[in-house]
Amino acid sequence: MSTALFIAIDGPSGVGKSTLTRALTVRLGEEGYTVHRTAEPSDGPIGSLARGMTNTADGLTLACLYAADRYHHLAHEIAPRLAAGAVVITDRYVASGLVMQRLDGVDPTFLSMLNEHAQTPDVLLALTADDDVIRRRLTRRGTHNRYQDQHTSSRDEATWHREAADHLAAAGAVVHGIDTTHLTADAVTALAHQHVRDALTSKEGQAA
Ligand SMILES: Nc1ncnc2c1ncn2[C@@H]1O[C@H](COP(=O)(O)OP(=O)(O)O)[C@@H](O)[C@H]1O
Ligand SMILES: Cc1cn([C@H]2C[C@H](O)[C@@H](COP(=O)(O)OP(=O)(O)O)O2)c(=O)[nH]c1=O
Repeated sequence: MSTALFIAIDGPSGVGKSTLTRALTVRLGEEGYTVHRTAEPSDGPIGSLARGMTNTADGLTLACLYAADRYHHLAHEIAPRLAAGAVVITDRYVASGLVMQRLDGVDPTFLSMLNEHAQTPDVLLALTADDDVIRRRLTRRGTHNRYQDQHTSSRDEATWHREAADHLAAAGAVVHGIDTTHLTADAVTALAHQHVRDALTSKEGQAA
């Protein structure tokens, strides 16, 4: 089936974004949709650079690098797939750009401006979980970089993700907050899948 839909999955490190992105991709694929799974930082040259510098560069440098990666990712990977009628699911997108470098002290107005021209996703699945649950999940999985090690920043990260979700809702995204604290990964997938099916049905209705 070819119904273009742009889905962003965002939220704090360890909340379950990658797990959900993978599961949703499988489930929609089984239903016959053409699905493209991707993530930010992207696998492209700017994304690789940003990932490699996350532990060493200052916030302003990272904000610009991650925003540049986002625009490149959109132009070279996301937009062409949407134009071909695919469902595109990205693990992290603008919300991460508005939140993560704020943890490094970058002015949120500057971050909004940097991300202003990034296409708004049709659907944002904004994952949340209680702080202690996120810590446990990160410990079990293992951390990869300094943000995931900073226990003191996780409350700010959660609060700023809520603000970022409001920002994207105002820009036209359909936002679904999913509190994963007491949900298994399968239950999170089932909820997210229902939201995505609703969005696909609405798009298919508009196209008919
Ligand atoms: N709903 C859930 N309940 C319990 N554990 C989960 C849930 N979702 C993900 N996990 C586990 O938590 C850890 C972090 O999940 P991950 O998807 O890597 O998070 P993120 O991509 O948001 O950093 C992984 O070990 C994963 O298996
Ligand atoms: C997209 C994006 C990611 N990042 C960082 C946050 C993460 O620490 C890292 C991605 O690492 P990754 O291991 O993919 O994510 P997670 O923490 O969700 O498991 O990139 C930014 O700092 N700014 C951004 O705009």
